Amino acid sequence: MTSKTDRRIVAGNWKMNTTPSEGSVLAQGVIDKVAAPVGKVIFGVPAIQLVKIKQLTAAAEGYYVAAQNMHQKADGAFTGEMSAAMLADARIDYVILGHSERRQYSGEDDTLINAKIVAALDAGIIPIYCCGEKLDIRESNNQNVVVGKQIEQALSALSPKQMAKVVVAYEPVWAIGTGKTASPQQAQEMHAFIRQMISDQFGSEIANGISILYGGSVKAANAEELFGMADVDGGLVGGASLDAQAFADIIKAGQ
Ligand SMILES: O=C[C@H](O)COP(=O)(O)O
Repeated sequence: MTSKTDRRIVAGNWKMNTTPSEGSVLAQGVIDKVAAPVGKVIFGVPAIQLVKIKQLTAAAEGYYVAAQNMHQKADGAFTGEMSAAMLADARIDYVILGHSERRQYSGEDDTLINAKIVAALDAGIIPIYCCGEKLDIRESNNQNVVVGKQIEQALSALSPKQMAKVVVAYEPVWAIGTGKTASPQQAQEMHAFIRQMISDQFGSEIANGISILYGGSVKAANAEELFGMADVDGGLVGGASLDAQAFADIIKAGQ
């Protein structure tokens, strides 16, 4: 049976921050501070840094690299885009898909995100699927309806074998970059709900093996309590992943 430690992942999403020079210093700084992380640590880096950060992490056990987006088509006239095959050839391990910033600024919806998830899995890249509700939805207590629909549309067409590979990140939009964190209880409730949905659809073995990460103003000060919840397997960290010491402290939280 998969344990909570087996599911542990701390991923940093650098978003559109750090130049290639700064990114290398940041990644190396984290590796130097946490030589043998418990679970997996992922750097989600800007496209231009993928190859370099992959080389830098190659000898560092427990460290992986994620792209922040990817196109759903195999190839073609899509200027500015990057395919799953390109990521696979560069040995990139993960791709963040469905982040709320891509939903907001690039109009991505769960039908498109589903196509991207399937393309990533077909190429051997692990998708980190992001879902989460906006503030008005939380205030009207409709978060389970909205997140449930996101999960259903983006993940339900997958085979159990495909689903077993997916990482889910619950990121309440109202907590992203706002300094407002979901309480450990709010995070736990939603993570348990997501795991139950996956269990209903794909079976309990798959649901118990999947990593469900929390994202939204995770810091060293709140990571231990959040990661200590039964269904919170780690975090997808934005702002605090840009500081080597802060991110190292989050990686070590609760260990
Ligand atoms: O992908 C990461 C999330 O958007 C969280 O960002 P944040 O930690 O800056 O709130």
